[in-house]
Amino acid sequence: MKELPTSMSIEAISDGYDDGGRDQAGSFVAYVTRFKEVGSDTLSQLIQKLANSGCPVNCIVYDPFLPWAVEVAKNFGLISAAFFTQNCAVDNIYYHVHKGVIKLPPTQNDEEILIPGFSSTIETSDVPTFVINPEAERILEMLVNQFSNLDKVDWVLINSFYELEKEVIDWMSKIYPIKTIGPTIPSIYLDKKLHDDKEYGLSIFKPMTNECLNWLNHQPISSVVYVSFGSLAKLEGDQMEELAWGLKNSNNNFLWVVRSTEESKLPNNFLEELTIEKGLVVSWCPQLQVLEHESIGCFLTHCGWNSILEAISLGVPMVAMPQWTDQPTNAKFVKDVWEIGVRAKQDEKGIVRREVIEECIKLVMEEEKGKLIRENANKWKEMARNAVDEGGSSDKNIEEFVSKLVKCKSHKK
Ligand SMILES: O=c1ccn([C@@H]2O[C@H](COP(=O)(O)OP(=O)(O)O[C@H]3O[C@H](CO)[C@@H](O)[C@H](O)[C@H]3O)[C@@H](O)[C@H]2O)c(=O)[nH]1
Repeated sequence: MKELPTSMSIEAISDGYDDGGRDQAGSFVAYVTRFKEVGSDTLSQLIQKLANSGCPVNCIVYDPFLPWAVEVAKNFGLISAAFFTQNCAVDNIYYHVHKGVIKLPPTQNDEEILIPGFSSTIETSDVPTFVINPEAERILEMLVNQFSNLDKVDWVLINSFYELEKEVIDWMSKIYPIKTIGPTIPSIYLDKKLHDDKEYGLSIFKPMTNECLNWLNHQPISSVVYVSFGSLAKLEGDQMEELAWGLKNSNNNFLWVVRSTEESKLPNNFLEELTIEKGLVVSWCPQLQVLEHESIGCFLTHCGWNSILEAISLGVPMVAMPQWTDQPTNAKFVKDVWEIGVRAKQDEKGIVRREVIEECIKLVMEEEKGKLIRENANKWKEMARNAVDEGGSSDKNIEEFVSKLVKCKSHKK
């Protein structure tokens, strides 16, 4: 195999608020409008600069939150590819909001909605929260606008894999040139073809790697509950308290990521009374290394899409505790479609109680049903690996994408 470059160059474009930051915009609409204007200009300048430097661009892969990037690509005659970082099921729901097929907001009376692309109805509590919550109008607008000019793109890349979402991918592929290319996690955790590809190469917070791995090395096989709510979710104080006691009462050892901004919500004396044998609370961890560790028995997760793909790739069963955005939909698939986890249900006040958390953890870690979930998790792990391995569905899609770029490059010469 030809040696691949071990690094890539990064260049910046401007959102129009380089000096004062986004807060200067005053409103979300003002921010998005200026970003479109200045972003398009600065991206065009960058393309020009790279062309002059002898290293011309031939394709723009863009986040569909910035749909104007397609126009820039078209102006320069470049290939454009929208890269969706959420799964196809979630994208399909936003597509149908965009098309007006899902009427907003679905009311309590519409307990179940039938969405084209899904074989069965989906409960309103399973659709992304921005679709349900009328106060999130602006965010929903941005999510729905991902489709505003998607008919102009050459490719739609999705961080998922065909086998995982066959039905909805087949359905959406009739509308858009969809290529699933995931899971986009470092090779060493999947097909192991690229030995240097061990990490994403960036981390939002500093991971407490030694503390975590040393602690995990002292735990029995499949005995630890790993708990994380990703980089954004903020739990209510009550929820944090219920989670803390649920974990403690489950009698399983746990590794819990509590970001420093969340730490003050832990119950009084929780950290002081926690013995190191029982649990470790850290502000951030090397999640892939943790999920890969043989001591991990299950992952209590907020169901962010990256966390789910990582858990699938490493065969870790889940307790789903979705908070907002796409997470309820992801949780629905984890429990009912892929059958690789259970869902900890909220009560009427929106809180998951300690008894529920304890029960879910015990179910996955100790009960007969947990064994089945574990078997399914291993099955999906295999499928994820096959998808990115040579000749697998994602591998073929990437090959096809790259071969078109190469063709386009030789054409231009
Ligand atoms: O201690 C930790 C905790 C997390 N991670 C990593 O952080 C990422 C977290 O990503 P994700 O699980 O997707 O959660 P969020 O950071 O919350 O992601 C946001 O973006 C996702 C993709 O659009 C959505 O699916 C989520 O709902 C949304 O909250 C993953 O790669 C983890 O490996 C660590 O490295 N260390």
